[in-house]
Amino acid sequence: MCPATLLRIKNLSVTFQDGNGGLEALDSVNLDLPECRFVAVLGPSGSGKTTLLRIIAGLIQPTSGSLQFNTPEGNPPRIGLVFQQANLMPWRTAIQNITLPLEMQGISEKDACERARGFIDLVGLRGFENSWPRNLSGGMAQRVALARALIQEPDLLLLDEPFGALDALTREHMGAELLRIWQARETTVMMVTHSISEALLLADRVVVLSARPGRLVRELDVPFPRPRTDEIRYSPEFVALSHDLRASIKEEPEPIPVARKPKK
Ligand SMILES: Nc1ncnc2c1ncn2[C@@H]1O[C@H](COP(=O)(O)OP(=O)(O)OP(=O)(O)O)[C@@H](O)[C@H]1O
Repeated sequence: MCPATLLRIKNLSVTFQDGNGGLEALDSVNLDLPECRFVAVLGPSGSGKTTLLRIIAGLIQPTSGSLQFNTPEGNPPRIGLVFQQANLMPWRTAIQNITLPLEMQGISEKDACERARGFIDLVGLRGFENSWPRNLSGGMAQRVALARALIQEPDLLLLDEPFGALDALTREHMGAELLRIWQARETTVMMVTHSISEALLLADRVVVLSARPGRLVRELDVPFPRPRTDEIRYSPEFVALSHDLRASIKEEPEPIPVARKPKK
């Protein structure tokens, strides 16, 4: 069952203390994350997309504002994270990387391996369980990272440019794979991407942040029915929405810090 809202973000602002009077990264962001939905976050470089994800993951504290998770019995949310780099442990095989979070929870290696089998199948890694990270392609390493996040049965899966380091064709393929996996798991997903077409192809809702300090400037419910295939990229509606979103993302360069005269 999917209640309406998994996470309500209210008036979220973040200022980093950088020794120059503070750097405002996010300004008064209000956002609802609907449960079981796929939300993509777009915005110019430096608009605070990663900062937003890190706050939701509990890795940093906001300067002001609040986050309210709607989890069963008010339990702390389980959050899975996948970054641009897979960050695998090079001394552990693919399956040992996937089981790591369970082992850290005290689950025996045998039980963890049994649970991992289903996720290995889900992400398409059967036959590569015992491969070392150095022998995996970038796409396969990201599959391991996805399985490692999913095995924790997260309430929310946060993806920060998960395919940004892959070549264009592998990236497209991984996008389709992610759709398949998401549909199979019914997990709530929030994904940061620089790719407008990736956002439109994958997400139910696209949110756009302004140039720094990031403010929410656009929320778009993607109108394309599911299941979606790559073909929708070529439809006039897709092309029109891509142009429309591009106009919302004004790439403004970050202000160059003014050199201050040394005090005498
Ligand atoms: N720990 C930190 N301390 C100081 N400033 C930070 C810190 N983390 C991020 N920033 C600054 O906050 C702003 C937002 O950064 P963030 O990485 O969230 O943007 P982004 O939209 O994800 O950028 P990109 O698309 O380039 O990855 C940037 O100006 C960045 O330099």
